[in-house]
Amino acid sequence: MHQASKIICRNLERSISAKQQLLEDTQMQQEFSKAVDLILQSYQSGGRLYLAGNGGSAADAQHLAAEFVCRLSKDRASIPAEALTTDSSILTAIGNDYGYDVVFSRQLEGKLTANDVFLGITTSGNSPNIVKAVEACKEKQVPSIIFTGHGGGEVRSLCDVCVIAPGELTSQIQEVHLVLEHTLCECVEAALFNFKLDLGSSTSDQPLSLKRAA
Ligand SMILES: O=C(CO)[C@@H](O)[C@H](O)[C@H](O)[C@H](O)COP(=O)(O)O
Ligand SMILES: [Zn+2]
Repeated sequence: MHQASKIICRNLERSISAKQQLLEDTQMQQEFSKAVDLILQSYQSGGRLYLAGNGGSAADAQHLAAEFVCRLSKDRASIPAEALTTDSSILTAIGNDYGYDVVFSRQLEGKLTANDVFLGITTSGNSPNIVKAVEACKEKQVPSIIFTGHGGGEVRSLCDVCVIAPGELTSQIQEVHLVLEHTLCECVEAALFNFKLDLGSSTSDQPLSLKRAA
């Protein structure tokens, strides 16, 4: 067997295992539902969603913002969302003049208004710029949601809603985050635009894994 075949099988197994753990974790699913509700409330009150993360999670923040602003899979009006990771002039100026730990909080200080909401994505839960972004939200009395891993890290006790993805490795945690991000957009747009959700076989409150076993 080619080395690459072995590695893809190992990685698929790890990814499935992390997702399986979330499938069985009703408490985390409830926490995720709170994140959906907070974002929905913000949009229904005329607010907007700001997102941030580092590395692969910066890409996630941009990916999700694109889906809100453009679309996920159904045609609808644009939903306002902005990733704080895209303007190289702003990022380099803040990083250079004040430090990388405030690249997101400084932007939030200037942008946040009463009905907004923030989603930070950090696999460790310890990235200082995300911690400071959450603190900036607190200052402005704007709710903050964190998608994280590894038990939640430092942000866990600071944010309003903390969705902790299972997984040992950063990459596994990010793969769970991507499912959460697509689901978040699907739930919010369905509620805002009255889309009928295709729930497949997952129509009850019972986790899919338990239904299969029954
Ligand atoms: O995408 C990956 C690894 O899969 C990396 O770029 C990763 O996102 C970076 O190391 C980040 O700096 C990690 O930050 P965080 O998730 O701990 O906040
Ligand atoms: Zn990556």
